[in-house]
Amino acid sequence: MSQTVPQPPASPDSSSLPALRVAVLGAGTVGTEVLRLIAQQGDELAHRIGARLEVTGVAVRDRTKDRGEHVPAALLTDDPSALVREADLVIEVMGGIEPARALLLEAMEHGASVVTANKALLAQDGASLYEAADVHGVDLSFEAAVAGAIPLVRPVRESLAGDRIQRVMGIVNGTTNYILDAMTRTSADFGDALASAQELGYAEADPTADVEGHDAAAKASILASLAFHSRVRLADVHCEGITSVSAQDIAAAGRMGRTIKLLSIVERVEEENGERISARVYPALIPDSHPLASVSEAYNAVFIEAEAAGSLMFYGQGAGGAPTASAILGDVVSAARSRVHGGVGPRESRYAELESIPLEELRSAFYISLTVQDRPGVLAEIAGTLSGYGISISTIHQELLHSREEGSQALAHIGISTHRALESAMTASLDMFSSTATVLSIDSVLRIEGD
Ligand SMILES: NC(=O)C1=CN([C@@H]2O[C@H](COP(=O)(O)OP(=O)(O)OC[C@H]3O[C@@H](n4cnc5c(N)ncnc54)[C@H](O)[C@@H]3O)[C@@H](O)[C@H]2O)C=CC1
Ligand SMILES: N[C@@H](CC=O)C(=O)O
Ligand code: NA
Repeated sequence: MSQTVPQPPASPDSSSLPALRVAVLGAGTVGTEVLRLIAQQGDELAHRIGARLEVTGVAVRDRTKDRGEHVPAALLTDDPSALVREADLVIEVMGGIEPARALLLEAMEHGASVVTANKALLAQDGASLYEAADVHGVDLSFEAAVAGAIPLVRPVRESLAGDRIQRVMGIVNGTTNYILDAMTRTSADFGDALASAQELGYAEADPTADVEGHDAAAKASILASLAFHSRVRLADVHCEGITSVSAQDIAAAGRMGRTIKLLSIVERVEEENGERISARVYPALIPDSHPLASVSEAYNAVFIEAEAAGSLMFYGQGAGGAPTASAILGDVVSAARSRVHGGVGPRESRYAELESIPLEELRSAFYISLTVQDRPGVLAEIAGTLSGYGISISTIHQELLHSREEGSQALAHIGISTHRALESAMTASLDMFSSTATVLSIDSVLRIEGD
């Protein structure tokens, strides 16, 4: 018996709708997916917007390279400047600071709204982009710049604009989460895991930005600026990456019932004379039972605490071509609707201008690991140094590395977790350890979060 397979209804023809000229800058991992979605969903998008998205050109470096069926060679150009001057909407997915910045400014000057995924540029010079959008009355949207497909920029910028956000904490870099997850679950080598994240299209063109935490710091600066209605500069974000996280750290975390994740944290710090804000990125040990501990591969997850809303949780694909293109298309539809129906999206809100608190004034719980001489009194000496700076120990794990033999001293490895202490106190203790013969090396210093 033959069965009729139900077919999706054909999208209504949109050819009678007016056209909006769309310029696409860059046709790499994200750009090709943006073009695929526009090609495959063109009619539906047109009806949602009330106008067709007509791609007038795609700026690339190499016009001879084949980029698949959705990037027709006829649209490729190596003159991005001419392209943006004639556009209603510009989608910037080329990355980097220049020429992206100059092209976006030129586009806005000529009346185009812009959609960008470029967190590095927004964190470095969001001010001039916001200013240009304001002066020229166009939209500047960047949902894809933070946590890929996850709607996060819009909730912070718009849905929570009536609330008071206290804290945003989460995993906002897919590449490093992919690497740490592979190192934790399959004992993968750092370099192999990074190569595979690059192959999957998660990493930045220069993956140093991912592994050194700069990408997560750029996202933290964007989130903090939006959440606290201030301009939080990239330089205000304390940034540590994952390059020094070792297999030993991951094993030690496991013994303690914890997982290492690269966290971005932005929060208000209430003080006697008012409040300041803290923005920081570092790898931290979180309890295995914490919801962020089970975020795997290139997924991202973010918690927001707001005064009236309480706790909110956002989860999804934080990197990759199609997920990022989804966020871009959301912005494109929104900016295109503004064109069709009039009006512009939200402007920059930075009336608060809150100051940033230096890291050394914050309090954190720590995990430190040291290679020490194995002799009586060493533990007491280390505990004494820590307590001298007001740091109290929560757990100690000691392991003999090798026993005393002819011509060599006995060495032990000590892993210490502490209660919350001032960052400056930990820095002073570590300086003290560096200057004693008892401690041969400081192997790791990681924060403990999420308890
Ligand atoms: N790949 C991802 O998962 C995500 C990427 N992003 C951001 O999206 C942007 C693009 O990322 P990808 O597509 O992954 O990068 P990609 O390196 O795969 O693609 C960039 C494209 O832009 C072109 N390009 C670069 N400079 C150019 C220039 N001066 N003139 C003409 N073309 C130029 C390159 O040739 C390449 O085709 C970046 O800002 C990145 O930070 C944001 C979220 C996720
Ligand atoms: N390189 C970034 C891409 C998305 O923003 C990441 O790994 O998260
Ligand atoms: Na997003």
